[in-house]
Amino acid sequence: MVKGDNINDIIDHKLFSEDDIHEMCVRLGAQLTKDYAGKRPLVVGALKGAIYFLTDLTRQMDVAHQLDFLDVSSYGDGFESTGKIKVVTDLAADVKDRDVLIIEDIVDTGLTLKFMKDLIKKRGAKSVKCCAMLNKEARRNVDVDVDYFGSKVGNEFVVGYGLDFLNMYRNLPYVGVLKPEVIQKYVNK
Ligand SMILES: O=P(O)(O)OC[C@H]1O[C@H](OP(=O)(O)OP(=O)(O)O)[C@H](O)[C@@H]1O
Ligand code: HPA
Ligand SMILES: [Mg+2]
Repeated sequence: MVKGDNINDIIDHKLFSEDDIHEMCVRLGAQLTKDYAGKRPLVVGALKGAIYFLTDLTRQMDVAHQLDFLDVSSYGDGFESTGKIKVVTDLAADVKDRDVLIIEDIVDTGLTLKFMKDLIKKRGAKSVKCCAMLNKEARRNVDVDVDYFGSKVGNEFVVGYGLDFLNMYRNLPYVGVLKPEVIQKYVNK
């Protein structure tokens, strides 16, 4: 087996436990329940990273809503944004006149969120907001509002609970920081 294939071996330290994430979902779910009461929002999961957070968060929202997914990618398989965003798989729904709530695992440079918000606004949505699990504010290089978030996070590369490295490790039930040697093993190869 290749070193790094066992997910229990790749984490340097845990940042957010399963309980921490559950608390975020309960708190944000209660807020969204209030703010979206009677609006029947279109909840848009940003594939692929948001899926774990989305399924737990929406189950804490006592609000009738519809669900759709948008796959835009900028990181490819790497861990630095390419800066070039493209739609990999578009929404199925028409967003015109809808209150749209984008769910993200993390907002980092902000490029992905800005791209998605601009696209959805351009298509005539009534409102477009975002709820992200993590907000890596220090890395922001475009001006975009993260309307709701679970926690701020520092400038370190995190994995788990949807967040990937090379499209791996999303299934860790918590969020942690990768061991430097795992990154070294793949970078510049
Ligand atoms: O704020 P940014 O610098 O744009 O980075 C944040 C975005 O990058 C990651 O997605 P990625 O494009 O890697 O695709 P994925 O969700 O499939 O992992 C993450 O899930 C966010 O969507
Ligand atoms: O810290 C991160 N981890 C995983 N994916 C990401 N995409 C942007 N930032 C990150
Ligand atoms: Mg993503």
